[in-house]
Amino acid sequence: MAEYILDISGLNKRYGNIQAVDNLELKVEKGTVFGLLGPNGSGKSTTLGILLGVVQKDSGDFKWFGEEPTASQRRRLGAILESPTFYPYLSGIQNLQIVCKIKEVPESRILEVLEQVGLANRATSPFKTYSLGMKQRLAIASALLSDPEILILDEPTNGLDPQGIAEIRELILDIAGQGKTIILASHLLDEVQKVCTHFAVLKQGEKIFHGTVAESLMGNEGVEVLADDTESLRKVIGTFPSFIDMKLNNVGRLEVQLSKETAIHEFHEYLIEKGIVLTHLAYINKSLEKQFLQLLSAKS
Ligand SMILES: Nc1ncnc2c1ncn2[C@@H]1O[C@H](COP(=O)(O)OP(=O)(O)OP(=O)(O)O)[C@@H](O)[C@H]1O
Repeated sequence: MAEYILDISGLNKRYGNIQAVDNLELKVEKGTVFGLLGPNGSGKSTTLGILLGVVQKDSGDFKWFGEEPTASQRRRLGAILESPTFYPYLSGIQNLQIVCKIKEVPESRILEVLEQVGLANRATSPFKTYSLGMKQRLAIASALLSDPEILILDEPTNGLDPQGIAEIRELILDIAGQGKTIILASHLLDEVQKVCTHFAVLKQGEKIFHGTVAESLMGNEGVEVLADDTESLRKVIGTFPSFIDMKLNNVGRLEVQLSKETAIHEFHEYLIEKGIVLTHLAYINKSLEKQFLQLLSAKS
């Protein structure tokens, strides 16, 4: 049976006339990378704030490790809610020494966590010389100092360039590989698609979807084709019996939607019979983006 590390029921938070969290029900399984996905203002940060005891809930309950929240339990959680403040002139090590004192964690952990986040070679450089990605990795190192069972991250790749995003993604997967549960809030579908195992979608504080990433990505969205003569290709595709729709994409290929039961080899054979030779044929993989946008518009 699944072991739930977090169980939220009927959680509510209102700011004036804004319902930031609306009767939220959510369970997170141990060992998963859980993405809390939603557009700006959908209540992700407020939810994480409540779960970490820094925002007061109006009503509802949540349990960490199957128990009512307590201060000692919170020590089992490592979190970065907003960019932590580090001292710019102090090195990575010196900054983490301060965190160790505050968290009452032995300093012997420092080199271990710096190694883990790939900052060991810059451990003695002043924080102000770090790139944005390195600063974020130091923040994650800081959250890992107490060796928490759960790591909670709010928009961990915000403001980073593609390389920085990829580094953080690798790091999250690496930490998850060590058996830790990770809960991350994000408005980036790609991020959730690439690192999360499970996700929930929030809209105006309300949960509108909850499921696994693998199931959401199952199947395909159609095929992408290319031939030397695009106009003839278009005409012939339009006569294929299970044709639904097609459009030219940004790289000049035709994206074709066929009815679900269509076998792609039949489609290909049909084109050959009609004298069309394809120079490219590929499945279009499902993305969370399309489904996310459909979910959001369906519930508006
Ligand atoms: N302290 C506050 N006072 C008043 N309104 C607030 C406060 N904090 C959040 N809100 C409002 O509550 C709603 C949810 O905000 P929240 O920051 O939780 O969303 P979010 O999904 O994390 O958004 P973002 O991705 O922009 O951080 C928003 O409408 C926001 O304006």
